[in-house]
Amino acid sequence: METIIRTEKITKKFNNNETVLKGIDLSFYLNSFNAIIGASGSGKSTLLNIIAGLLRPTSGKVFYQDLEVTSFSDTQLSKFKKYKISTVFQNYLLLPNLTVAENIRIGISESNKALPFSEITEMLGIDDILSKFPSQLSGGQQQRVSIARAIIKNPKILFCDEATGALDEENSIRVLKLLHLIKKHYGITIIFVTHNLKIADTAERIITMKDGIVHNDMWNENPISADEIKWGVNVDHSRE
Ligand SMILES: Nc1ncnc2c1ncn2[C@@H]1O[C@H](COP(=O)(O)OP(=O)(O)OP(=O)(O)O)[C@@H](O)[C@H]1O
Repeated sequence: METIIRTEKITKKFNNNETVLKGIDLSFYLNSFNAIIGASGSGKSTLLNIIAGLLRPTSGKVFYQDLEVTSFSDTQLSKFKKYKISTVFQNYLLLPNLTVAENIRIGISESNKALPFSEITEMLGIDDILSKFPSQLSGGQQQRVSIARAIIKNPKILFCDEATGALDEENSIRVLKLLHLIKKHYGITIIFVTHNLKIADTAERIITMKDGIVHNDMWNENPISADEIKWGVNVDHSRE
């Protein structure tokens, strides 16, 4: 398995002196679907943001292939964020004054090898809403547009932080199925932070954070398909 990105002894302390990450060593492999779970406050989003180059660690290193991201200059870091990775968050972050098509084209402008526009919009089921504005769309549609914008630039890694967090079950499943399809079709490595253990069960690897450390890291021998998710009453890990 080829490593695409890895961390070495990552720590993070915020101004209030709380040590949120206490030495994280993780390697992520090319073309893999990884879920990061754990109770609220365990450090999942902080870790994701550090690996994605959105936040600097207090100590430790992040390597993208053989390049040390944590020693990049601001220019190198912005190139890394522009060309190598993409992010999808719970709030879709679409530009309200641009149409769906224009929002997606922002992704193309961040790429020198964009994927075919109509292939992506058809795959995500948004080819019939291209001239609409975000305010005219449902949450599920907006999230599919934000995924289209994120992947059309053909990133090596897609970071998702609670990407289905604001969606109902039907739309969560649809988005999740699309993310698995994208991984398979384009070989994009997916790192997905979630509270939802059912969603994590579809991943090939499940990493559990607890109090700033990796509490468990396991390969999921029998990932379930998104179609098979049985939504239970309590899928919120934060309450455990
Ligand atoms: N910018 C910040 N300044 C100060 N403390 C922060 C900051 N960001 C996060 N924290 C703290 O770091 C800890 C971990 O936060 P983080 O968001 O990484 O956890 P999480 O596991 O993703 O939680 P959740 O599932 O609720 O999103 C929390 O105690 C949080 O209050």
